[in-house]
Amino acid sequence: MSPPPGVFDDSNVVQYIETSSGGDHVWLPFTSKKLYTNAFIVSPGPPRKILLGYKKRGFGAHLYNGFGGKVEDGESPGQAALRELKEECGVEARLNHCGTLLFVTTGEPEWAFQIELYRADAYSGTLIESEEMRPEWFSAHDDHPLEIPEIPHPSLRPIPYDSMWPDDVHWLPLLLANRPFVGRADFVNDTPGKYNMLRWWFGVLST
Ligand SMILES: COc1nc(N)nc2c1ncn2[C@H]1C[C@H](O)[C@@H](COP(=O)(O)OP(=O)(O)OP(=O)(O)O)O1
Repeated sequence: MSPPPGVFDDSNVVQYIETSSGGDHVWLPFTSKKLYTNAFIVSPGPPRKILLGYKKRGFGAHLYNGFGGKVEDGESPGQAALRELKEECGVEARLNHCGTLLFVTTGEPEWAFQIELYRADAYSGTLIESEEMRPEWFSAHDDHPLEIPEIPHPSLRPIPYDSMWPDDVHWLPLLLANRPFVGRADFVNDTPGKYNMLRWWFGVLST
């Protein structure tokens, strides 16, 4: 499948390898993008582990995710990622950009979420639970969860893909493998609070 509209518009990347795709719905139209961030801390260990946050309120409530939010006026995505990480779990980190994702939902034909993803191997400060997020460490195996069942570390739960956005299982393994990635997922929101993927495409980059 060729990459979906919107994914390579602002990029000079010339080579990519598709890693997963699916769904047969037409790609949803959108006219503008709203910038968001999402940041993950992956501690090399041992045990290798990833920090996720349980979202207590707002969009994506009751799901685990990285730490992030809207890029405010006058901020770069990198600045917003640092601010959101600090606000949502109290820590600072040297974040590296690792991916860009586009999410479009039926009923929101005007705009798409463009999410800039970041990763860090270490952090400074003390982890705190904020009004928005409750941080929690999970086991971060190198194995691809779609191919090899995860063997949980005795003291850490496996990544809770069943309690995450349905797109995450397609790209979080790429973030864990340190492969720069792009992708898009289109969703239908026909039940309050429930988003199902209509069509998706993810790939890794080689520049
Ligand atoms: C639709 O699929 C998504 N998957 C994943 N993994 N993450 C997503 C998806 N859609 C949105 N997100 C991320 C992007 C952001 O990190 C958060 C949403 O940010 P939020 O609405 O919490 O933004 P804030 O600026 O913090 O908002 P408030 O301060 O107004 O609550 O989810």
